[in-house]
Amino acid sequence: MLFHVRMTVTLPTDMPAEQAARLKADEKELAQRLQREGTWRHLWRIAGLYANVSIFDVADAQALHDTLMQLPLYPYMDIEVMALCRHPSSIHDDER
Ligand SMILES: O=C(O)CC1=CCC(=O)O1
Repeated sequence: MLFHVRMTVTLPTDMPAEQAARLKADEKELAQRLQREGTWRHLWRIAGLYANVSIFDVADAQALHDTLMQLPLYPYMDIEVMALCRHPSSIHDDER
């Protein structure tokens, strides 16, 4: 099942730089693993914002929830989710 997810990150202004750098490095490592595994299908920066638009391919809403809650930056994210389904005019057959 595909989900469109928008994540907006707000780190506390008083967070030490080393802690922020560690969180971002841990986030990157997990995000890249999930991309290699096919769970995190697309990851796009929203220009001008500390935010991204992503497409996740997971079994169901519970699996998406569990995945998002694992993200190291999760406590600092505002997350919006839209469930997606196949468009009848799509020419792509790899969309579920
Ligand atoms: O920078 C972001 O938008 C948050 C994030 C998601 C995956 C990642 O590596 O950073």
